[in-house]
Amino acid sequence: MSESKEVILEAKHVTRRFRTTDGRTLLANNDVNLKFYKGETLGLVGESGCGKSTFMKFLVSLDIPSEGEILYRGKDITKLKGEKLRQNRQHIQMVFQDPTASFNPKMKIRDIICEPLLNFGRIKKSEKEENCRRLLELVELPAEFSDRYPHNMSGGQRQRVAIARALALEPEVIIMDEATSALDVSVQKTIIELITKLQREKNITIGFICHDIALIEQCAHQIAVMYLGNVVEVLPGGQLSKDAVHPYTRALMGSVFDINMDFSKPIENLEGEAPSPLELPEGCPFQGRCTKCMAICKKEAPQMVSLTPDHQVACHLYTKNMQK
Ligand SMILES: Nc1ncnc2c1ncn2[C@@H]1O[C@H](COP(=O)(O)OP(=O)(O)OP(=O)(O)O)[C@@H](O)[C@H]1O
Repeated sequence: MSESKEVILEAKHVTRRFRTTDGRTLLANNDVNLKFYKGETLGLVGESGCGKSTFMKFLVSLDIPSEGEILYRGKDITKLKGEKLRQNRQHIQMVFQDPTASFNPKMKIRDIICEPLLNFGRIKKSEKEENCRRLLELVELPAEFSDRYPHNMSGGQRQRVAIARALALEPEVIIMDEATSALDVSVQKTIIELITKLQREKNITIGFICHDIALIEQCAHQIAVMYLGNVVEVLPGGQLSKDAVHPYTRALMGSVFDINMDFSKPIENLEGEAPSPLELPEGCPFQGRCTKCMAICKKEAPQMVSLTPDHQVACHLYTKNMQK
């Protein structure tokens, strides 16, 4: 039950507007409210451009929202500056989709992995080798890799190095932005298994961004579905096909699941592309693609309502407005 779990990180009313070169406003995140629990994975899923990366950047202090708060252990990290901001980075680390882009190709793996430890004065230069070996072992890579360069490794091995580097500071939270998307399905599976194992051992909280709802279902305790900058449904992972109710979540599932479906609830079709976040319609953001669209959906944006303590949905099919 959510009430007994410890909230580590919380987004409260987070909105992000971008000003375009022609002076218009793009609403990339609209009043996002999410809770990350200790030792659990929150999977954030949605189509390309829905605002997932925009949101996750707030959690690792790479950007600040136009409005709203990001609370880490109750403190608003969007207000941190200077040394306090730097110190906070130790607690929330990130693994990107393409580690090659974030690794210096001229650095050996030992230097890449130990850089955060040296930057925060946690180890001496002379302790690099033993720490690198320890962290390589953690991500199930041979100790000899310490002497290699990133280009002498496979994509999956590089992603393990990125995880080792993220783990080096023993963070409480790791944000993984499409961290397995560039990998083959079989490698993807081994990386997910590794993350799950490390999470169990170290009680880490994970934010897992992905456009693949089937993959998220395998590893997330909690799933948040985002559409055009709005979180439209939050529900427990693992029983998605049975529990999901938002027409968008059902449509996303319909596009990837072909087995184990609960056919008692019809799957909607997801046709066309999401409209531009520059031309958001009044009312529900999903109205233009929703097979269940009603008159009210074109007038009023649905509020988030709780179906159970762990399951919230923003859809007029489930709000009191239906009775109007
Ligand atoms: N710095 C920026 N300036 C202007 N618009 C931006 C900026 N960053 C993101 N956007 C816009 O905000 C919207 C959300 O982008 P975001 O990258 O968060 O989506 P995403 O869900 O992570 O997509 P993808 O899965 O393709 O990475 C998009 O329309 C994008 O073009």
